[in-house]
Amino acid sequence: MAVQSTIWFGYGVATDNVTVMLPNAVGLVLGTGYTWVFHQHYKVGPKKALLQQYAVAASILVFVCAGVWVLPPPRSTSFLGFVAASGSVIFAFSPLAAVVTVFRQQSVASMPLKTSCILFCNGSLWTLYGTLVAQDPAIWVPNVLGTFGGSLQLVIHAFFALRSTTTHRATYDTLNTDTDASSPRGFASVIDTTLRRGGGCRGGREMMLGWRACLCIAAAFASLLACLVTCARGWLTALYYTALSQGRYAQVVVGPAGSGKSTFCFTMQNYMASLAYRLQPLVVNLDPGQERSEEEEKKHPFDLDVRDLISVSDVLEELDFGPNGALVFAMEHLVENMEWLKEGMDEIGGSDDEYFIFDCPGQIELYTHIPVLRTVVENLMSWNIHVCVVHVIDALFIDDTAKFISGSLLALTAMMQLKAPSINVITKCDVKKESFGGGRKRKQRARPLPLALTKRLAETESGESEEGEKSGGSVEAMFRALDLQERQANRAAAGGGNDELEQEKGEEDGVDSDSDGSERGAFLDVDDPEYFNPDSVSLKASLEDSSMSPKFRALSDSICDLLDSYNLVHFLPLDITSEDSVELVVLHIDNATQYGEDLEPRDPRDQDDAEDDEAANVFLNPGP
Ligand SMILES: Nc1nc2c(ncn2[C@@H]2O[C@H](COP(=O)(O)OP(=O)(O)OP(=O)(O)O)[C@@H](O)[C@H]2O)c(=O)[nH]1
Repeated sequence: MAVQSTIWFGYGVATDNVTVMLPNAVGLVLGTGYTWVFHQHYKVGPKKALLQQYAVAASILVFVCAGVWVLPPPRSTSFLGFVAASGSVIFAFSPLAAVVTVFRQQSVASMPLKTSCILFCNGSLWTLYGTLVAQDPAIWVPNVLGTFGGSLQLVIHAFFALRSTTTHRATYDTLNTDTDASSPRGFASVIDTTLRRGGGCRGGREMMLGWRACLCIAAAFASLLACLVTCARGWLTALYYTALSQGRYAQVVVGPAGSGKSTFCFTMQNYMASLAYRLQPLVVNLDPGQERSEEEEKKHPFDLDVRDLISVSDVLEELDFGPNGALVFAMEHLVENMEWLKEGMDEIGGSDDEYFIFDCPGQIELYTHIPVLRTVVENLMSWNIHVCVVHVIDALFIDDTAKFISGSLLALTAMMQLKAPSINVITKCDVKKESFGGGRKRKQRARPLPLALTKRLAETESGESEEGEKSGGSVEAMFRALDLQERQANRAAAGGGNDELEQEKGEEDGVDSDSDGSERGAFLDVDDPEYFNPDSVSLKASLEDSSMSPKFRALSDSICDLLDSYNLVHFLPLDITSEDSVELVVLHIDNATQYGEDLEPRDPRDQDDAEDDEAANVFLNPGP
C-alpha cells in the first residue's frame, strides 16, 4: 500500500493533479504506519522473513525512480502512470486470490464483504473521475478493472449468501409446513420463527444477509453499468472525433501586434482557395480585441469569431479592467469555454479534411508569460487537428541586429511555449524590397579558406623553415594560415575586402579573387532566405559598430553563437505580392503539418473555376 501510494503520489505531482496527490499522500502515511505495526506484531515466524518483502518493495521504488530519471519528461510521466496503473490492477484483483480458498472451504470468511464493497465503490468513483474529469487513461483503465474485480467479489458473496438462504429455507419449510414461505409474509414469519428458536438464529441471519446481498448486487450492477456506459460514451466520443477530424489541419498565427497576422491569414486563405486541389481554408478570429473597419469586415469576413463569445469591449464595459487586463480576461474566458470553439468549428467545418487558420491576438504575453495560447493549441491537438504554429515578425526586425536577436528569441519562446510544429515568417518583405530597390548587398561573411589552399600555405611556410624544424614549422605554418583565415573572416564580416590578404597568401594558389569583390559581396535578393538568416559571425560583426556596453555585447555574442550553433530559429521571408514566396511558405507549413498524407483522394475542382480564380489573382490583393 505504501509503495503503491508513493507511485501514485509521484504521478499526481508529475501531472500536477491535487486530486490524485492528496489521497495518495494519506495512503502513503497510513501504509507506512500499517507496515510498522505489522512489523512490530509479526509473530508467525522470524522477522527476518519480512526483509525479503521490504527488499521487493524497495526494488520497485528504485526501478520507478530510475525510469523517471532516465526518461525525458513526457515519457517519464507516462512511465509513472503505467507503473501506477499496473499496480492498481494487481491491487484490485488481489482479493480474488482468495476465491480458490472460498470455493474450497465453501465459505466467504477469507474474503471480507466490507473490503469487496470498498474496492467496488473506490473503483467506480475513480472510474467516473478518470473518464469525466481527468480524462486520463492511467486513472480510468485500472479502475474499470478494479470495479469489475470488486463486483465479481460481490457476486461471489451473493452467491454464497443466497445458497445458504435456500438451504435454510428448505430446512424451515420442512419445520414449518403450515407456513407458505414463498409469500413475503410467510417468509417473514419463517425468519421470525427461526429467530425465536435459538438454534435457528444463524440461519435467519444468513437469510437476511441473502436479501441484503441481492440489494448489494443490484446496486453493484447498476453502478457497473453506469461506469461502462460512461466509458463507452467517452470511447465513442473519442472515436467520433477521431473519425470526424481525420485530416483536419490548422495554422495558428501568432506574433507581435501589427506584425501582419490578419494579412497573413487572408493571404493564405486566398492562395489556398486559388489552388484547384484544396478546399478554401476557414479563418477563425481568436482576438477578442480585433478592431476592423466595416469595409474590411465585408471584404474578408471571419468564418468564426471569438467576439461572438466575448469581446474586449464587453469586458471593459462590465469590469473595471484596463485594455490589456480585459484581453487577458477574455482569452481566459475562451480557454474555459473551449467547447464553444469546438462546436463552432464543427458547425462551420462539416468536411473531414477542413483547414482552419487562427488569427491570434498580438499580445505576446499570451504565450511568453501565461499559458493561454498554449492551452488553445493543446486543445486543438487533442481534437486530432494537425497544428502548425506560424510565428510572424515584421521585416523591420531584421534591419537592426539587436532587434533581430530579440525577434529570434521571441520566435524561440513561441516554439518552446506552444509546443507544436512551428515555422517563423518575416512579413512585409514587399515593403523591404521597395525600400532597397529589390535587394541589398549581403554583408561579407567569413568563409573558410579552401582546404587545399590552407595545406599549400602550410607547406610553403614549412618549406622556408629549416629541415630539422620541419614538423614544428608545419604547425607554426598552420597557425599562421589559421591566423590569416581569422583575419580574413574579421575583415570580411566588417564589410571590407580581403584583397591584401588574398595577395598576402600568394597568387600562386590559383584561386580567383574578383577585383570588384562581386563574388564575395554578392547582391542578395530579399527573396533569398539566406538574407534573413545571417550567421553568428555576420551578426557579431555588425554588433561591433554598435555602442553596446562590453557585458551586453558579450551576452549578445553568446546568444548569437547559441542560435547559430544549434540552428534553433530559421526565418522564411514572405512577400505577399509574389506567388512563389507565398507558395514557399505554404510548402513549409504543409511539411510541418504533413498535409495531405491522410487525405482521401477527392475530385479536383472544376478547372475553369480554378483558372478564374487565378485570373483574378486573388492572393495578390489580400489586405484585410
Ligand atoms: N505591404 C504590406 N503591408 C502589410 C503586410 N502585412 C501587413 N501589412 C500591413 O500592416 C498593417 C498591420 O497588419 P495586420 O495584418 O492588421 O497586423 P496584425 O498583426 O493582424 O495586427 P493586430 O491584429 O493589431 O495585432 C496593416 O496596415 C497591413 O496592411 C505585408 O505583407 N505587406
